[in-house]
Amino acid sequence: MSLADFQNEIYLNGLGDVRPALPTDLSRLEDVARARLSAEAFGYVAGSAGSEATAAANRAAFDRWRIVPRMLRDVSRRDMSVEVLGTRMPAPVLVGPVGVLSILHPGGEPAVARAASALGVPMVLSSASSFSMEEVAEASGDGPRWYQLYWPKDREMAASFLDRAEAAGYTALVVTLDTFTMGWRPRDLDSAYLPFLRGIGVANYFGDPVFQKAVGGPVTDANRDMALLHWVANFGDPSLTWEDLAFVREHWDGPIVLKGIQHPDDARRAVDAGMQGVVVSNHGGRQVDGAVASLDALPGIVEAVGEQTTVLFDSGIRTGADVVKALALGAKAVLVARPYAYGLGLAGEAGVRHVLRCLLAETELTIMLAGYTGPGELTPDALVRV
Ligand SMILES: Cc1cc2nc3c(=O)[nH]c(=O)nc-3n(C[C@H](O)[C@H](O)[C@H](O)COP(=O)(O)O)c2cc1C
Ligand SMILES: O=C(O)C(=O)c1ccccc1
Repeated sequence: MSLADFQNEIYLNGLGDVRPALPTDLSRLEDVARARLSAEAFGYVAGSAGSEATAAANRAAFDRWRIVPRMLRDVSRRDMSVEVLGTRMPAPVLVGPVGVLSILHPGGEPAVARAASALGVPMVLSSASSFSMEEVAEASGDGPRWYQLYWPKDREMAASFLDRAEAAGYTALVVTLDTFTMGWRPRDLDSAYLPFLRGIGVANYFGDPVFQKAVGGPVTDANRDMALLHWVANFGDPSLTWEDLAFVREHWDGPIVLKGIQHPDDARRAVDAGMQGVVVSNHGGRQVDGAVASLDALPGIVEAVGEQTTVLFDSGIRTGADVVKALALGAKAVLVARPYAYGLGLAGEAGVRHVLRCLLAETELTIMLAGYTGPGELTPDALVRV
């Protein structure tokens, strides 16, 4: 079945006056979520750093590029599938790492894993998940899955995370570099809301043998506060340099991708360090307010390393048109993040499925109606800058 058949299904449901429970314009999900989710959880997900200028810039950058449709090119046979770092996927879209998902829905990351797995869409699981990586792996079953590392200060614990992830069947590693400490996030500061301090998003840590050794045994009510403080002190390591990448290289056999790259020179250094890819990302504007829009950083990075390495993209993906623009500017695939988090918060597993099906269907329709038969045909020629 073509991904775009989802559109027919929705139209045909109209025969019985059955309408989708959530909007099919995924850029509207944030408004629906604002109205229906708890203020704290919504603020945590929707919020960004500082004045949120970079979050706004991420979206504005997409609007400066427009697709130029081409006609009469026989697009009857299409193939949206791609292989990225050894992982086959139905379209160039991955479920990006989002931590603490149980603040949105009790089903948390396992619900996301089931929705993604049912469609064959790879999931990148966050280190800061509310369920352990082993539990999420079980929910994902034989679905493709990658693991995102927040590199803790304690090297022995970092190694333990990597061993566990490999044992649980995660096949590629995404090392996030831009969040060794939390950015200045006024929405959360103003509501004094940090999920971790309430014990959410620490499952991988509290269940880890090395972490437990450090806090004197399994985490119970008696040592819980101490364990949370240990988590805070250990979460990230601001002293890391490019030389340290040898450590992850040594402890991970599969492909490694560096997430948070925004400068072509950093992308070159990733290649020099033996990494297999980069995610051009500014963390959705949640870290450095005033930073360059991620889409504006993409072309220069593709020019610098696009031939040598796998360039992925996130920060601002909301619709199929956004996916097409990022691919045309040289990304091999994109990561979707906030939209599926809203889907989860609004309707659990079914909400995530809705978001992924809409995004995949709209991407295929956009590629097809623009005159292309697959993502590999997209080049900057498909766009015009306005
Ligand atoms: C609530 C929330 C939690 C996130 N948690 C993580 C995380 O644990 N690890 C990570 O690498 N990125 C995390 N991110 C960043 C996303 O992976 C992604 O880079 C960002 O959301 C992209 O911006 P967009 O959602 O606006 O498109 C998080 C983002 C949000 C919104
Ligand atoms: O909130 C975030 O953006 C994020 O990346 C994060 C960091 C630590 C724990 C959970 C999420």
